[in-house]
Amino acid sequence: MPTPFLSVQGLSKRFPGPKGSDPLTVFENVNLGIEKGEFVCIIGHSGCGKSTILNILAGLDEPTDGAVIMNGREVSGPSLDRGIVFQNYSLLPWLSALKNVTFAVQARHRNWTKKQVHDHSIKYLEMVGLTGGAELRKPSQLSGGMRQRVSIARAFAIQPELLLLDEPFGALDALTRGSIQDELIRIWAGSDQTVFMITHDVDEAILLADRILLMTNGPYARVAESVQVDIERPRVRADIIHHPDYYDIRNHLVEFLAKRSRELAGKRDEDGVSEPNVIRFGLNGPVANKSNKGAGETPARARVVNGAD
Ligand SMILES: Nc1ncnc2c1ncn2[C@@H]1O[C@H](COP(=O)(O)OP(=O)(O)OP(=O)(O)O)[C@@H](O)[C@H]1O
Repeated sequence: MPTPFLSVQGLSKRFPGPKGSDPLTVFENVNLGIEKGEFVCIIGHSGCGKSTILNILAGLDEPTDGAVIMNGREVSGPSLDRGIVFQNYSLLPWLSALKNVTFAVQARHRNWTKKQVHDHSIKYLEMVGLTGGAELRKPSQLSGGMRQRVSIARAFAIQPELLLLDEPFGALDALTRGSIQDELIRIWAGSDQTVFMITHDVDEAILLADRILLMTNGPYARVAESVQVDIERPRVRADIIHHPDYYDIRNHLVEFLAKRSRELAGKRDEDGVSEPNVIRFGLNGPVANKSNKGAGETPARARVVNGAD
């Protein structure tokens, strides 16, 4: 089988314990592949290691064991091929929104003229609806939603092959969140970029993702399942809930978070493979790729469980 665009191989992370106590094994032997252009979300309870995985993919942290291979090359250290958006914007506070973007674009395209850098940056700020003077304001003069738009514009403007999003909408109100989700999906759909996004919101994951990775609780967390979201695009927020698979997928995710993430915690895959079990939904309900695991564990159709995570 050809190697996927992004290949996570035998990834483990241990942190030293405080004052000589046992080290903390956050996750162990994580294996997964992501294809070029895929939009993948990862969900799991707080502390299972999602951000640690994202930081390793970004090259900002190193695994204790294993490797991340992107485009056939091992990831080591940060690169402009990987753009990152954090929940807390991470903008340079002394620069205007525009300059926050031009700064990154200039670093990416060192031989571009000032005009090229400016026009390219404005194009991406326009895409996220930040023009008409707002682009000249500093982060402290912008709302949270506007700051997050700048972060997204900056990340997309450097046209990274891989976009890493760590709960990018976590701090936003529902309305702003919805409009930025729509912008994100529009920009992604018009590119060949690959997205890896952490979220705690199952509805957001179903709206955005091609595939949702589910992590068990830590320590010794693992990516237990890969749930395929085969709902056709473009997906419209108001309509997607009427799709025949929507609540089956949603129930599966909620049930995992409420129950199985805990039950599976610290347990190896029954087959000893340590690769996520692939779950697909269709007219006949969920089908798992290995021994039909998971099929009998899914809640009844249209039963919605609220309040997980
Ligand atoms: N530098 C560090 N030193 C020691 N322990 C760490 C360090 N960074 C993270 N951890 C621990 O690793 C575990 C995983 O942390 P991580 O931030 O990756 O989890 P997460 O799934 O992203 O959580 P959340 O959803 O709350 O952001 C946690 O128990 C955390 O305390």
